[in-house]
Amino acid sequence: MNPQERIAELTNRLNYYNHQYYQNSVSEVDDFTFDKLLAELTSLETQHPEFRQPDSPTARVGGTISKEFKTVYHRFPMLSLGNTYSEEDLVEFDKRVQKGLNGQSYEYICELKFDGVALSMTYENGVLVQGATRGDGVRGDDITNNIRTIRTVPLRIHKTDVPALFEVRGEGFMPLAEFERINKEREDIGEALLANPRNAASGTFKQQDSAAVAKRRLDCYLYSFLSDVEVFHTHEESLIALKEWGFNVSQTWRKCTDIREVMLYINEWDTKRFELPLNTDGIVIKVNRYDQQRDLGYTAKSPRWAIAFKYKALAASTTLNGIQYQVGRTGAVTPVALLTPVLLAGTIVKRASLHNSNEIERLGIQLHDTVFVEKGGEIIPKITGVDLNRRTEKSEPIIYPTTCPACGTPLIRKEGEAHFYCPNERGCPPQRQARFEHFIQRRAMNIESLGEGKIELLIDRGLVQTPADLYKLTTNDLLGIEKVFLDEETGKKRIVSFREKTVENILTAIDRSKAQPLPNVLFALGIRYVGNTTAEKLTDYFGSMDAIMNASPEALLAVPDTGPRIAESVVAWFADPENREYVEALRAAGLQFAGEKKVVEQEGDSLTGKTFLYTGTFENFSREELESRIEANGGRLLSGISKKLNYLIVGENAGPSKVEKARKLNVAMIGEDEFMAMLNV
Ligand SMILES: NC(=O)c1ccc[n+]([C@@H]2O[C@H](COP(=O)([O-])OP(=O)(O)OC[C@H]3O[C@@H](n4cnc5c(N)ncnc54)[C@H](O)[C@@H]3O)[C@@H](O)[C@H]2O)c1
Ligand SMILES: [Zn+2]
Repeated sequence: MNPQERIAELTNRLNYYNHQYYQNSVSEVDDFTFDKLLAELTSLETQHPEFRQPDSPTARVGGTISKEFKTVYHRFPMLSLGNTYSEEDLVEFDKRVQKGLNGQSYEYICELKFDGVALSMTYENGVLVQGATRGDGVRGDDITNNIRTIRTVPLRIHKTDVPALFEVRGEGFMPLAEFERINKEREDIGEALLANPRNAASGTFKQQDSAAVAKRRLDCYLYSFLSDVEVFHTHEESLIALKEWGFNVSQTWRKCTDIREVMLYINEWDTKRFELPLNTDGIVIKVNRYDQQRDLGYTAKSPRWAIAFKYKALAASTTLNGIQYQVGRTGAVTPVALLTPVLLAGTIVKRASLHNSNEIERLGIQLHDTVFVEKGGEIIPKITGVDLNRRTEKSEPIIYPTTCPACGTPLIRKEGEAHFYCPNERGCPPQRQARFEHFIQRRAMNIESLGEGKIELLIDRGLVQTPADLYKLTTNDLLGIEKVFLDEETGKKRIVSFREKTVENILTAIDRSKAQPLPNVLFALGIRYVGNTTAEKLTDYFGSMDAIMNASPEALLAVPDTGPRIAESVVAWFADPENREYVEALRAAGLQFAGEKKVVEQEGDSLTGKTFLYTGTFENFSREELESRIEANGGRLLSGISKKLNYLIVGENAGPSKVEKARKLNVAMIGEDEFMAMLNV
């Protein structure tokens, strides 16, 4: 390939990766690969400027704005950072700084490079008035409502000495613990897992419904202050003040007097960064004095007074000794790689996740291969490749099982899904066990004293077949039973036994669980895609288990935020006679089947027969109020724009794509005032 062709190819490829990364929150290649390709393009463009494409990613910030939010212009452009993976480059950077400052002395501030989404927040008279994404660097998306959900971002600053107008910037991120929590919940109800915390954060910030955003506890570390009037003289002063003003500033930054100290900081955080509550992918080095920053200036894409040093993902190579196939609660089979133990980022790794059979194929790995394991932020490391040079005759293809490793039932694969499933929901031991674990969790029936091996023991002894049997247990059944568990990894023994006190506690907890409200009972059933929130919405709408049980797909679709996937899953679950029997057994046990129908008091019927959808925010109504007013007056809320929609109520910051679609389909668009007029109140 000649340079001209290579430049064209790299431009297209990198623009495509940028689009996937910033618009769709998906990484198709890892950052190191991306950065290497970008560096190659930059160098080719320097050698052959005549072949440079007008849309080259080398001179632009990678993101763009989206149509879903109002566009805002940044008062100061939001740029990228030059980056490097090598210490030599840092020395070069330091030389450029030295030269640029004509021999003046200077200091650096080193910070960790947090891996999330750049955010900008504007404060007027101490009040947060705007929050935006970086977008293309000049314009971003107005996501103020979503940023307001971050608890550590002050909505108002309770200090009097703050400038009348200023902007702060920081990295919005999803803490690792939150990422794990969400994925655990998603796994529990059979939802696809979030790929990594960065993409999860980026996807969350782009959601339209800020109530949904608030449920994911995002956070933000601040790392920059901007204003028209000069308030501080150094970056250091600004970090100290921001902290005092109540902003969340990570206390991991350090002032370094020269590049050698910077290197020490880099080495120190190389592995220590894994102890932080979020993912980091490097460190950022900034010249401390603002006047010196101004002297050094900017390129089209990044400041000349700062650079990012990125850590290469920590990798180790080891052998793949076997694969364990785990069966989850919903029957999904997940392959886990069993490895020769290897030291990685300070911990010994013996297992790595492989996600699904597609992943094994994509990586092209075989048993007994030498594989590369990498540690990202996630708790379980992942296999990222195979060392083909070290493949021996011992290597053999991985034959993905066609039957369930736990119960022998032939596995099935549903269309469009990456996982194979064991369909034997009730008989398959791990599924049965997980069904009990789901049932007893706090957010369901809250009988957590039954955890840690106790359920296994009850199942082993044939004391329970379904969770409904828990309600028949007596002291006699339980007292004195015990089992010795052997931990395969540590070889340690653990005895689970039911002594008098334990039995008493458990029976009390089981009895008390009968008071758990209907949404918890509905969630406890373990219907696929029915998480806590959905269970609450269904209960609010139908008011009783019987109404939900007998609801038609159409009726279910009328429940706010309930789409066809959930509706189908609920209908299919209750259509199964064994499930019905199980539900009846729970009813007989005395569980709460009656709930509170959050009936909308009928105000009138002026909207009868009309369908509505809204976009944006309104002066006189919150989102919930608007929805309940529509229903209270006989109208019906739709979940998307279609020909069936009669009115789109357009508020402030309306989503341009919704408006466009409504226009195309000739849907009537009304404002808040017209809507109020329709209510006749
Ligand atoms: N894997 C992919 O497909 C893909 C695609 C596009 C971009 N990327 C990655 O994203 C990078 C480009 O993104 P970019 O332009 O945002 O550059 P960048 O992420 O390398 O650096 C700029 C960003 O760093 C962040 N940052 C974190 N901590 C900071 C701190 N303490 N001080 C200042 N800024 C801090 C800010 O959000 C800032 O916008 C690429 O280098 C690549 O690694 C990956
Ligand atoms: Zn099975």
